[in-house]
Amino acid sequence: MSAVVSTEGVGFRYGGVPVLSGVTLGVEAGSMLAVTGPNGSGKSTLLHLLAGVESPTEGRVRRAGGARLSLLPQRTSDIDALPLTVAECVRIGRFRPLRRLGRADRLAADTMLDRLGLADLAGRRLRELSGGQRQRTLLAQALVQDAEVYVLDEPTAALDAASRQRVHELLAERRAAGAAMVLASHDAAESALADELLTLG
Ligand SMILES: Nc1ncnc2c1ncn2[C@@H]1O[C@H](COP(=O)(O)OP(=O)(O)OP(=O)(O)O)[C@@H](O)[C@H]1O
Repeated sequence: MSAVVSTEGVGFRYGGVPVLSGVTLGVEAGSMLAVTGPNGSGKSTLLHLLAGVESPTEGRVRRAGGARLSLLPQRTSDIDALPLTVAECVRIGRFRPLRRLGRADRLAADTMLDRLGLADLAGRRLRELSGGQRQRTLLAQALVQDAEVYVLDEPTAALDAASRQRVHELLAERRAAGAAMVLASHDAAESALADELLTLG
């Protein structure tokens, strides 16, 4: 089977400073790659390259034609300044250009709120959430998207054990439905869920 997302000899520099070099990987439909490594080893940078947020300074990143990608970034403090509720933030995951949200989109968003234990917080503003509630909201926005590839940067870092379990169940369902997954993680138990491990640094 061919990879949904892959890199070939990828390198990246911030200014002149090398952060990544010679990274070659491929993730097939229904499989998961865990990216590990110490702080500053380039995990977030690699995920940004896969998502097209940054372009490599060497090598190439490829995505299968038409494959939609959903990204959960790690640094998202800017979003707190927006006057959004939890429910609105999750529905944004279903937005498509020039198309209104339909019944199926609302249902998907409501189901995701429920699955991540957010239903009671649906009307709350983002800035009024705890760290774990906020993380679950952003995860819900990422996982409610209809994508072939999910790129998740430390998805459960701020979560308690029960929430982490719920997220892992959702990831397993997306994989079983054929999605490719890449996740950055510091947690050995979480990385063990993956088919492949890439250790940076
Ligand atoms: N915008 C930037 N400008 C310059 N250097 C940066 C920038 N963003 C990250 N870096 C540097 O690039 C390196 C890799 O950072 P990155 O965030 O990818 O690491 P990480 O493995 O995800 O770390 P963590 O485990 O702390 O999340 C670090 O040395 C960091 O200081």
